[in-house]
Amino acid sequence: FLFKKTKPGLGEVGRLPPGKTGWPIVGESIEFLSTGWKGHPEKFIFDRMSKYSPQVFRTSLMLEDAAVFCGSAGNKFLFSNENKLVTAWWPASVDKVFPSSDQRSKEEAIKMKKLLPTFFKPVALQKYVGVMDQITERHFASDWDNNKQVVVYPLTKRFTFALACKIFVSIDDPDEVARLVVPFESIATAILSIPLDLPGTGFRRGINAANFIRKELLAIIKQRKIDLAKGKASPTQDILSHMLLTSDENGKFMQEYDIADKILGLLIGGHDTASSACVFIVKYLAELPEIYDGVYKEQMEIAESKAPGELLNWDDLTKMKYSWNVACEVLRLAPPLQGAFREAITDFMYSGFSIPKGWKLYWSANSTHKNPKFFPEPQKFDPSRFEGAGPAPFTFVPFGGGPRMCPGKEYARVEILVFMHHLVKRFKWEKIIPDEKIVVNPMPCPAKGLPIRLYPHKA
Ligand code: HEM
Repeated sequence: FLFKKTKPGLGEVGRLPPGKTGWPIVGESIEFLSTGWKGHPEKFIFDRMSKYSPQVFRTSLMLEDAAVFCGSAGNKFLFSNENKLVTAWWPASVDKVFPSSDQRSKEEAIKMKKLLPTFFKPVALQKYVGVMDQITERHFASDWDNNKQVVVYPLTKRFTFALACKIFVSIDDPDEVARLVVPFESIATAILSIPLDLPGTGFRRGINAANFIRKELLAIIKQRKIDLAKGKASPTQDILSHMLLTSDENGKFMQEYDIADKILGLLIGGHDTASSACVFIVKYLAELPEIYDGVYKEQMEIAESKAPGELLNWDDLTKMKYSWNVACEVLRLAPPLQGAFREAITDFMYSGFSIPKGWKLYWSANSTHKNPKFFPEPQKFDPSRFEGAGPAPFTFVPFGGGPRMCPGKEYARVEILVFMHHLVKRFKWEKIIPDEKIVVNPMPCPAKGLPIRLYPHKA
């Protein structure tokens, strides 16, 4: 359990964090994943926090030596030491599906980091609220209205995907969206599978799907360049135009291949997370009538203040305070991302333990979200936790924190609120399977996709 620093001049000996490394090769990956498959991803974390240390414990995940940093102090440490002591790290499967996430495109990644906040900051997003409202209206009209029952999860996936296609690349045609959505499912599965690139494996299907979508996106990018030059496309119509027209400080533009890859990453990162959040909003509102009533009241006041056909705008969103508190409570109890990895870029000490360079470090939303120390009665659904000053710093982290905090956070907030508006304005509903199991693989979702019975409001 002792770790000898090997670099010349750093001969000190430190104690590694307590914990066990599990089975040869797979380590504790199976236990880590299987608590999620059984619907309790926090169990892996809490069992080890109580057995070894509430601050940090050692394990072995995704074929790597790893340490899990726990509590708000662990989150704060990892979020605040980006590029000082730690850097982002993704499992090998992600690097293989997105080859440009390797060293070759470090420069592009930095460019992307600067570019995204400009597009996703509130002032830029404001002009897309009306478009989001229109797409959401269309989604509910085609997929929900006139149905007595629906299975929610496939619908929320179609919703967030259609919205992303429109806002990121102006793909509007439902047939075109439907053609792209199928390969996307294979990519999402491949990203967190064992990276076995053999014919017939899910991993190979994911790589093929990513290549297919990249080719489609490249064709769209080439056409867009022509349309922009001819004045047939607008420089502000979507994120694609924004990427094509934004140069770095040396006047250099992003390359087509990198733009395709980044949009692919945004489509993947954006739609599965938000669709998981939306399905849990439907679930909790079905289970908690008094919470539903609060959201309904708020949304109807906004709906009734609008002229016929008038679209939602930014001001309306700022009035949806209770609805957003409800959404935050959903994100606390069912965070779409359970956590993420970093890599130690140097040897360092944390909480009295040595962390060797190269170790993979994991922060977990659940180590605070479901911890009674930070959220009393953690299983209780209580949106008032988000009133006033809200939760203590680094305890509520569904979007991460620090320099790598989710750049799509505001976009997600808008799409979730617009979704809630259309949902409660139209329906009340009840779950068809009252005790439907939850599976976390890797996003949480109800095992049968959440079938519900819809009760449209009388006109
Ligand atoms: C409810 C919805 C969402 C949740 C819960 C969520 C959560 C997260 C989290 C926790 C991270 C940080 C991972 C880390 O620490 O390494 C992250 C990163 C990221 N998210 Fe989101 N996200 C959501 C929606 C979106 C959307 C809509 C987009 C795109 C429009 C997006 C794009 C990204 C990207 C590009 C990153 C990587 C940032 C980086 O590595 O610097 N996310 N997201």
